[in-house]
Amino acid sequence: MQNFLVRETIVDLLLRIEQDSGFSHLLIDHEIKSRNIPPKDEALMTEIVYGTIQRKLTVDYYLKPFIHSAKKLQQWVRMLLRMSVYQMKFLDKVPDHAIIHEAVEIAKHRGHKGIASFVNGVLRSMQRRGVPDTAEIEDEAERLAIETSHPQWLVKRWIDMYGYEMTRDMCHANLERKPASIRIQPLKITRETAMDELQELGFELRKSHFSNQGILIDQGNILRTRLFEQGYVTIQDQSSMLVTEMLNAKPGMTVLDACSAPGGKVTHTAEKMQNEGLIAAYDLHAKKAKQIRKKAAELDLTIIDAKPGDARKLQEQHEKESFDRILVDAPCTGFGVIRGKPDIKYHKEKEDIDRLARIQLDILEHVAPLLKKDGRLIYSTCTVDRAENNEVAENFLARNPDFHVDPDFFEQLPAMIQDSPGCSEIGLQLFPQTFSTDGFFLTRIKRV
Ligand SMILES: C[S@@+](CC[C@H](N)C(=O)[O-])C[C@H]1O[C@@H](n2cnc3c(N)ncnc32)[C@H](O)[C@@H]1O
Repeated sequence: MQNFLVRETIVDLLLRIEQDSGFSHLLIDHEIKSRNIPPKDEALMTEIVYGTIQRKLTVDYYLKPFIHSAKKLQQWVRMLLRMSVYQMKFLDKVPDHAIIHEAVEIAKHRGHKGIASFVNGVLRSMQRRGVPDTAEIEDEAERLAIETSHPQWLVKRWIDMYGYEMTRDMCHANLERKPASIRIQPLKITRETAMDELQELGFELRKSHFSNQGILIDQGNILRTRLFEQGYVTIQDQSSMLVTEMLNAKPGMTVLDACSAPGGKVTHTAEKMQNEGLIAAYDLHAKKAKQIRKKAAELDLTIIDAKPGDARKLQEQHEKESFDRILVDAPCTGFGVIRGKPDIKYHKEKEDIDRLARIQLDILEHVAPLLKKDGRLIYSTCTVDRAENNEVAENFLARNPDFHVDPDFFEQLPAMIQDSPGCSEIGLQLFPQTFSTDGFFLTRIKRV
């Protein structure tokens, strides 16, 4: 495919992502598959799309002095400029003159000569005069927000919660790539055998310390391997694996996963139970329950009974005190997975945090009566925010005196995590910068 066409496809994608918030990764994957883009272009395209979204606010700051009437700018022209500036400032792969030439060609093809000359003028002026220096921004929260392309309200909120240094490191970590992380299906293959097979294919690998089923991939594409295609391994972040490790479900137990799609943790739990026992898995919509059944089938796991259902109404389906283990991996803002889904940071607002915290507490309150005495419940989210994490758990415990944080939880965490900065009396907050995982919160609650 010609460079020109790849770049024009990127403009289309950026436009759709801007309009259709929250689905960048799904859209990109779908688009690349449906357009039969060759692997060489696929990698570059993915890099430019993700990078442009990831750096959007920084790029807009760079562009500001060169665009006098930003309001009149058509959206596709804005995307074209963003994509070009991203490449000029953050990628070394293509020389500036080639980037500008392609941008001008796209502008001519999609618009007219006038737009082409505008695009040419903006990019050439920027090349000549240089971009504004962020070091001149006096307020440190504002500077950090612009340099790392996060909304200011969020950076300020994180500074209030976790301090400036933690926030700075988290914002920078959100711009980096993390190693791919996979989980072996232990009923089909051992970690050693899987690692041997992948290493023979040229993969660079490490064992995860979070789960004895986890492998980190520093080099290699797992999607194109026999092990992935035949369900010997599945893709999952280490932090998610830790959730199931800490749930500690045993063969023969009865387990509830109240919010289980797309099925990462529930399939891991079935593996831990050696496919013996029963797992009732729910998610809101029938389509999502189907997704879980599909994933379970791919991994040859038969003890998962996946159905649509609202976690807040499960008392209609199940007797009180009927589960040994319950997982509430709650819907959340997702601020812990910004690296993989960068548009999340622009589309969530403070109101979303408050709304979700209410839902999280509501789910916990309705699901907890289903836990047997001496049973364990894990509450987890893939976000970094006290209101959705620590405070939801604290509120739940304050209102339900027969539940408390399991004192064994902390001892059973992997040794390297026990003293990590996010460990508190209420649970564990993983930050993306500490172990290069997603940002995640988890705690284990015991019924007494
Ligand atoms: C963080 S995801 C769960 C991820 C899943 N545990 C995994 O490991 O693959 C949260 C899920 O909760 C579901 N959800 C949201 N509200 C719900 C509710 N009231 N009852 C059940 N599921 C709900 C969402 O559809 C979403 O799939």
